[in-house]
Amino acid sequence: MSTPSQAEVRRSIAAAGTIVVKVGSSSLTQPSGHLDPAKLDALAAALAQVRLMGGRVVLVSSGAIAAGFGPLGFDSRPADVATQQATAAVGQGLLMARYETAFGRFGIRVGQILITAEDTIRATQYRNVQRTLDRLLDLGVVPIINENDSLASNEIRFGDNDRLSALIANLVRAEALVLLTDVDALYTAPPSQPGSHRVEYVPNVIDALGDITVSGSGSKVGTGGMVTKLEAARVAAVSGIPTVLTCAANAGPAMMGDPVGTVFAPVKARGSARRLWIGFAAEPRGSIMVDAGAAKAIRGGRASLLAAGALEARGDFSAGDPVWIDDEAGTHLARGLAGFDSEEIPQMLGRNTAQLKRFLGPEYAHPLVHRDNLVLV
Ligand SMILES: Nc1ncnc2c1ncn2[C@@H]1O[C@H](COP(=O)(O)OP(=O)(O)O)[C@@H](O)[C@H]1O
Ligand SMILES: N[C@@H](CCC(=O)OP(=O)(O)O)C(=O)O
Repeated sequence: MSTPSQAEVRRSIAAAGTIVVKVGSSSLTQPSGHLDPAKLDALAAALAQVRLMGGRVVLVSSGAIAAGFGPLGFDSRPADVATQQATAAVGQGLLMARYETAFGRFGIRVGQILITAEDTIRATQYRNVQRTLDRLLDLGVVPIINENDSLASNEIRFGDNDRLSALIANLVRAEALVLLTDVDALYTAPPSQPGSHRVEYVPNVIDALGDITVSGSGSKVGTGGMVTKLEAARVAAVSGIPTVLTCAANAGPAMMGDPVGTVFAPVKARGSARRLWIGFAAEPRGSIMVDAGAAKAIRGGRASLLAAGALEARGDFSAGDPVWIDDEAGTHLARGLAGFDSEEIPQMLGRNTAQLKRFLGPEYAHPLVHRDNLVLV
C-alpha cells in the first residue's frame, strides 16, 4: 500500500460513512474537574451535524468518573480503584442523561454500551457487541460507549478509552477515527515544553515517531495522555483506518477534513477485527514457552501452538485468557487465547496429539493455542 498524501487522508476522513469519535474526560470538564455541560452540548451539536447528513456515528465517551465525583461530594477525582468504580456508577447515568438531552435537541436517539476488555476478547461476547452496534447504527442511533468502569477488574482494564476507541473503530468497520482531547494536536514534545511544535501529518505511525516525545496526561481528569492516543492511532492505522487527533472544539472541522490537528495515515489494508482484539485488547495473564521448532513454526505464521512444542506454562490463567507465547530466551513471539487452564498444561507438555488422546483423553487432543486465536507480535 503506497503512502497517501495528507490531503488524501483528510479527504477520506471527510468522506467516511462510519466514524468513531473518542472524547476524553479533559474535554468534557471544567478546570475544577467537574463535568462541563456546555462542552458536552457543543460536542453533541458537532456530531449531530454528521449524523443528520447520513453519517453513522459512534461516540466513545469518557467522563463517568468526572461526572460522578462532584455529586458524591468529593473535591477531586478519587485515586483508589474501589471509589473510582463507585463514582463511575453514579457518573455514568448522569453523563448519559446529559447526552440524551443534548442529542434529543436534534431528534437523535442515543444508546449506551459499557464494555470491559475481558468480555470483549471472548468470541461470543465480541460478536454480540458487534451485532448490537451494527443494529444500533442501522436504526440511526448514536451508540455511546464507555469502559464498564464499575465492573472492570483492575488488572485487565483499559483505564483510558483511547485504545478501546481504536478497537471499536475496527469492530464497526469505521472509515475514520477522531480522537478529541484538550490539546489541538500532537506536538513534538509535551506542549508545555518550550520549542515544541505541532505535527500536522504522520504518514506512518509505526516507525515515524522516533523524534517525538510524549508523556502521560497533563490534566487532573485524563488518564492515558499522548501515549495511549498514539497507541490508538497505531491500532487504527494497522486496521486500515485513518485517525485525526485534535481538541474537542475542532470536532466539526476535523470531521469535515479541514487542516486541523494531527492526521495519521492508515498503513495497512484492513485486517481481521477479532485477531486485533486478541493482539491489543488485554494484558496477557501468563505465558507459554516454546522450543525452537515451535518458535520457527509460529514465526512462519498460520501455525497453531501444539503441546508437543511447548516447554513450560507460567502464570495463572484460564482457558480463553490471553497469554504470551515466548521463545526459550523469553522473547515474545505472539499473543493468543489459551485453549486450556494453566494448571492443565504441565501434563500436556511435549506430548503429541496421539499421546494426549491416549493418556489424557480426547478432550486434550487440541492445540494449546489455536491459530485462529493467535496473533504474531
Ligand atoms: N507530545 C505531546 N503532544 C501533545 N500533548 C501531549 C504530548 N505529550 C503529552 N501530552 C499531554 O497529553 C494530554 C492529553 O491526554 P489526556 O489528559 O489523557 O486527555 P484525555 O482526557 O483527552 O484522554 C495533553 O493535555 C498533554 O498535556
Ligand atoms: N472510563 C473512564 C475514563 C477514564 C479517563 O479519564 O479516560 P481519558 O479521559 O480518555 O483518558 C471514565 O468514564 O471516567
